[in-house]
Amino acid sequence: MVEILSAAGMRAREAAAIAGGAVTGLALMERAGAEVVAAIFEVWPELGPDLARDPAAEPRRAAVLCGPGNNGGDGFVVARLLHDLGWRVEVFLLGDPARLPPDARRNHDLWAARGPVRPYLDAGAAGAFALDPALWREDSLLVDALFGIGLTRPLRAGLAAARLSRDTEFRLPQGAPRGQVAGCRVVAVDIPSGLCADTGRVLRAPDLPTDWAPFTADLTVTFHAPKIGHLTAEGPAHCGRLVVRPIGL
Ligand SMILES: NC(=O)C1=CN([C@@H]2O[C@H](COP(=O)(O)OP(=O)(O)OC[C@H]3O[C@@H](n4cnc5c(N)ncnc54)[C@H](O)[C@@H]3O)[C@@H](O)[C@H]2O)[C@H](O)CC1
Ligand SMILES: [K+]
Repeated sequence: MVEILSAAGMRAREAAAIAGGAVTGLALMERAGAEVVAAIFEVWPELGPDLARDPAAEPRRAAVLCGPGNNGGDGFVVARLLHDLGWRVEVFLLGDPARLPPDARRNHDLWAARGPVRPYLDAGAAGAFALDPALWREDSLLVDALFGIGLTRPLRAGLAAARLSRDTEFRLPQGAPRGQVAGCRVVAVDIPSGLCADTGRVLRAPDLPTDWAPFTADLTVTFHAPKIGHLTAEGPAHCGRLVVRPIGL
């Protein structure tokens, strides 16, 4: 029987493992990030680790969108691992690094030793992400690590949310393969950002345009067990292929 968890149920599992001394939060985050990367190469073997590729070939590109919590922390791990495999990675942070939780901050700093952390709000304007489809081939990745199971409040129409909807506006014309944003493949870390992990509903505040939607991911990588929100309401439509990976809980 497949176990399906609520956000609280997942937190309880993580807290029990950490409290019991079996593992640290930082180790869980590292495992989560590593499992996202492993799942990417398992689902898309053609993107296989670049170290084996022709060094003269144009490196593969990834844009990683990190949010203000530990979902963002997972994103920093994914960015570091792809970079260390030879990918050209750009990282955008929604929020203030100084306010990141400790494990996410640690992974922010490990990434920052490898490359810049750019303000997410510049993402849509910087031209380096989504705005110039020519920069993004179908073997490029967009990693959504903005919000995970900790999205507790409806998303407001703050610039950040609007930027997220702008990014979704840059999807290829109708009929393009699912999740194609400016030619790249979308990977959601844990759950597409904006979805409630307990209901599968999009958490929109009244001032957020009703047509705002989370990314339609090509691949969603979640940890330990599927969450209710992956399987209900708007969850399935946004998750794309759902892969559940163990993180040793
Ligand atoms: N040990 C662990 O907990 C592990 C967690 N993993 C990953 O962490 C996330 C859960 O992280 P958490 O910090 O609890 O929450 P999120 O990162 O999902 O986001 C919460 C973050 O966002 C803020 N927030 C909530 N609602 C809103 C809103 N409407 N507008 C703006 N900001 C909002 C909130 O204040 C927090 O700052 C989990 O999904 C995993 O990806 C690891 O994978 C394993 C270890
Ligand atoms: K996410």
